[in-house]
Amino acid sequence: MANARILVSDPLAEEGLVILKEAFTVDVKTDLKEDELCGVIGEYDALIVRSGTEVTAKVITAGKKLRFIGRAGVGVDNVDVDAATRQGVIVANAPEGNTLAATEHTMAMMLSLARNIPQANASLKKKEWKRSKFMGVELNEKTLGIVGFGRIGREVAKRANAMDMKCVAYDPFISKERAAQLGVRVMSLAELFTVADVITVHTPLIKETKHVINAKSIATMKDGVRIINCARGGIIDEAALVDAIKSGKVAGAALDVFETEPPLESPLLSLDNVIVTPHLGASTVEAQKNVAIQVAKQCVEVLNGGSAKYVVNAPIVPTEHAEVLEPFAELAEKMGRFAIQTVEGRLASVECIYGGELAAYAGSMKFVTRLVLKGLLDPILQTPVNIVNAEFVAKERGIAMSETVTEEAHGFKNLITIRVKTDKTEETVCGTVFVKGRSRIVSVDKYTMDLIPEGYVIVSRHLDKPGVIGRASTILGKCNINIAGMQVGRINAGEEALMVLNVDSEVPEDVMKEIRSMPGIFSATFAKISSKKI
Ligand SMILES: NC(=O)c1ccc[n+]([C@@H]2O[C@H](COP(=O)([O-])OP(=O)(O)OC[C@H]3O[C@@H](n4cnc5c(N)ncnc54)[C@H](O)[C@@H]3O)[C@@H](O)[C@H]2O)c1
Ligand SMILES: O=C(O)[C@H](O)COP(=O)(O)O
Repeated sequence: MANARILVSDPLAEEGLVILKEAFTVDVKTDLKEDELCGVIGEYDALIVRSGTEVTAKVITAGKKLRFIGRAGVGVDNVDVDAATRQGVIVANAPEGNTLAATEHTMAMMLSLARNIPQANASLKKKEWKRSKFMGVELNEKTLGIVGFGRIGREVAKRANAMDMKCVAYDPFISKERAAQLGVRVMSLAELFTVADVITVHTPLIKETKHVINAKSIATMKDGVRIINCARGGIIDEAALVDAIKSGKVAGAALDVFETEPPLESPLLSLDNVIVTPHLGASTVEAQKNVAIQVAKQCVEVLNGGSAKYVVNAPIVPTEHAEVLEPFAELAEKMGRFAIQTVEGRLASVECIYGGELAAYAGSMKFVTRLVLKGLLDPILQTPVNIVNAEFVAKERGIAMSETVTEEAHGFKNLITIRVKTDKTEETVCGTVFVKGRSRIVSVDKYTMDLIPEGYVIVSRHLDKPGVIGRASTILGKCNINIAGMQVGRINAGEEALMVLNVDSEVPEDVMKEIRSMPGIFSATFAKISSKKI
């Protein structure tokens, strides 16, 4: 996409900007209000943000050309991912680049909180020498409760363990064994609240984590507990925290993130035992370089027609599966394109069955199914359909989907079967990949084929008797349409047969009509199996 334009609406490290500018035209416009962003976004193919830009549904709708939204960081709670998905816009983040920066910030906050460092620093700079006022506590042997044991939670645990703290964690998606390897005991959230001396949260802000620290949960905590939030504002109910600090139940809090940012009106700012930083968790030279490069590379890939590594609104495929599944995904999309053009009626359901060696990749086949859907829907809809919105578009149109994985491959090493039902009929197409770059459609309904899924094809159902194929060829010859290959399948001689002709050019509708009107032809359709939109 040679003329693509990218808008960067938050500060991005130079290393990322260089990558973007080498490939495309880049504008950096920061501090835009929603309306200002809506006013300009229509000109851009991609938008790169950090946490400072709210990418609302309104912005996304105004971004008529948008194909990619990149978040140079982890949290995508400032992006309306559902709106992007509906519009087929890829949303990707850079989840690994700032892990250590946020971890080290958490450790700095925890130590500062224990030893009153910010308060003591401010006091001395006011020319005071108050040693007893800033008596601290040791972290050694204290219990650290980690809520959310992902990338940052785990790195925090490693460092806290090195300081001889006892680490316990709550995360519904982590196994006890995995945590135990890091010397961390997994427990329920309720138990964690009762045993921890210090609690640090490292989850995303989602429905389940909103206000997880609230008046009720604080009441169950140890008296004098200390609380840290370097994850997302909103995980802690700030009003409840203010009350608990004022009452002395909570001895102190260290906050890098807030329910409203900047939190200039927040009562938290006037409490002595609350220490705060202005969302600095990811603000290190190293982290900013990492996330900027990660997101810029993904943006360039996507705008050049490739895929992004950390897409948050498409099925996640482990890297080792992605390479193996690539030719299957390509075949699946072509099979979808073939099926939709050769079947009659309104699409009602699609069944995808993955057989043989594909059974080993069961967890990743959703990715291939999305490409089947893309192949089926993209040729018939005005809205662009892609891997991001394919499932959404199908659901919106009431098209039922199912996906099955089986060891059975009917004599092939691998087999993709797609069964398409419409309001009028049903068609089953099977395909296989022999070696990378060599795939075939091996059957259409009950007829065996060896069809290269490429270019232009005519699919006809006809009576198996002498002269029918010859007459169809004559019509094409007369119109200067070259036949590159031919497949004929039949079950019993003299009955219905299926013919698939690979032709070198498009077949005009009047020529198709002439073929359909021939005696002995029951139906004939023309299909393009290229990956371009039809
Ligand atoms: N302050 C900053 O500048 C800064 C910098 C980086 C990351 N962050 C934020 O830190 C948070 C964690 O980042 P990460 O990179 O570790 O993410 P991650 O995805 O690696 O980890 C998040 C963990 O939370 C767990 N989780 C999900 N729902 C949960 C629930 N209901 N209860 C408990 N745990 C739950 C997940 O299973 C996962 O293990 C994110 O909110 C991110 O946006 C903030
Ligand atoms: O989720 C993140 O990556 C952090 O909150 C960092 O946000 P920032 O990019 O605005 O510093």
